[in-house]
Amino acid sequence: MITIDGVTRVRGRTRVLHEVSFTARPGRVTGFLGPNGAGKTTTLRVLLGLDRPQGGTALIDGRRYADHDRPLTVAGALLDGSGAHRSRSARSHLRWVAASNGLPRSRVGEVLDLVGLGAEAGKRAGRFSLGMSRRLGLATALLGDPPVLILDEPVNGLDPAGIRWMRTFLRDSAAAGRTVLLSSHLMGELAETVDDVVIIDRGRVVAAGELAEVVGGHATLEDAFLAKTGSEGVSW
Ligand SMILES: Nc1ncnc2c1ncn2[C@@H]1O[C@H](COP(=O)(O)OP(=O)(O)OP(=O)(O)O)[C@@H](O)[C@H]1O
Repeated sequence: MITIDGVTRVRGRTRVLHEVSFTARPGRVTGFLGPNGAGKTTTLRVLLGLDRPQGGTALIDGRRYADHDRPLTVAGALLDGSGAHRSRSARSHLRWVAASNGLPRSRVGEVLDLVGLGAEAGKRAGRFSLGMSRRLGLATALLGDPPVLILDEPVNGLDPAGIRWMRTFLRDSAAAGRTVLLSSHLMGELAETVDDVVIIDRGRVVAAGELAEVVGGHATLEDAFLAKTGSEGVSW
């Protein structure tokens, strides 16, 4: 369970998050949606302890991420890139992360299979396509078998097959009971994947709830967003 309560983040003179509050629940995929620059990445960075808020709390299972004894077993995150050094193979990267977090080496083969990279385990990360890099990042996030997954723009840049694979993976993760929180500026792509939606615009949450509730009487999620924010011509 993810609980974000009144998070405010100021950068220089700009308030980039204004008392952001929402929850993401187990067994559900929650889409954190909004245009470029709305504050999605900043919120996820606060949640992972990479950015310090000026106010409010962002908790995973009741504690800040960094306050958990073994964070990788509580939440797995996929932010920019796979995190692997270009010259390392997928397998050696995962072994290194496992060893440095006290996780069993046997888990490396399991996560490679889970993301469909078993046959590419010996290949250097620098030679991976974007889709493969994304899968390696996911494999890393899954090493600790965490009940919570936090993903920043997981489908951005993927081809249709990659998007379909990611969609199925995220749905299966929620069906297995995980809490899945993902950000995206691609509302159309996500409408088929998410159960719950949180829409953020210029640092403020403008809508939150079950997908059907947020779409309401509008034809699409994007129409609902435009109606709620009154913005036209936003850069998606
Ligand atoms: N390192 C930084 N220094 C100063 N301002 C920043 C920094 N990173 C982000 N911002 C500003 O904070 C605001 C929120 O940015 P953020 O990256 O969280 O948005 P986002 O919703 O993730 O956007 P995108 O979809 O483009 O990734 C933006 O106005 C951005 O310009």
